[in-house]
Amino acid sequence: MDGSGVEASTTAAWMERHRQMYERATRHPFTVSIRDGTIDLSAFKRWLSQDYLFVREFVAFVASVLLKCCKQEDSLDMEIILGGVASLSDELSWFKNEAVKWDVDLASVPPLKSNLEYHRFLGSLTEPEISYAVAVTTFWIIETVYQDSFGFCIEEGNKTPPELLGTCQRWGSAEFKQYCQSLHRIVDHSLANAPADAVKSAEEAFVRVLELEIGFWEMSSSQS
Ligand SMILES: Cc1ncc(CN)c(N)n1
Repeated sequence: MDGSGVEASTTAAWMERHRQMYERATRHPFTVSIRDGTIDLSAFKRWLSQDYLFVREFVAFVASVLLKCCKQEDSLDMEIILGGVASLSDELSWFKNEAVKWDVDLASVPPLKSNLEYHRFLGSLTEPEISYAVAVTTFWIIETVYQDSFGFCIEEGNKTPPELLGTCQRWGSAEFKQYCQSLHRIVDHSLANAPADAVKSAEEAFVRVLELEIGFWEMSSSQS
């Protein structure tokens, strides 16, 4: 409880408890170098091709979240999550267009180790025994890391190269922020009604996403 007798949300407590790791995921040298204009373009291209492969895996995960949502007694969140699934079609087209622009051949790129690790994690969460609370929490924090990371690249004082502004807008826009806030409300509501073991698993998934996102930026920076 805070001073006003209002119970603080579970996610707010996690953000506090795991602040350092959240900062490492959302202020990583890779995205900070986009913001300060020192980005190594070969690293950017690596990120682009690896993220395309990531998003292809992400589609199946988000579809599984939608399915779980539809099985809830009140499926009021359905339209927000359906919008998320639909937007991934646009996102894949965006990657293909960017790849042409940057002369990256998406067809010849194998997924790197950290990407494969992330795929395995997403795959494990599509299983039917994973609760909706855990799945939707994972979805929210994955989107939020990108929103916060790329949002920072277009905040005041940025020196982001003009050719990278489109990328930063994609996840840093006010619209994407609103979408993440909607997901956040869904998560808080879902966790408030979830049993303690599901809340614990959701926190573990939250931390795991932060680790995997840090690994993804590292991989993009250095090919590890
Ligand atoms: C690795 C990663 N994390 C998050 C996102 C945002 N959907 C993404 N495209 N790629």
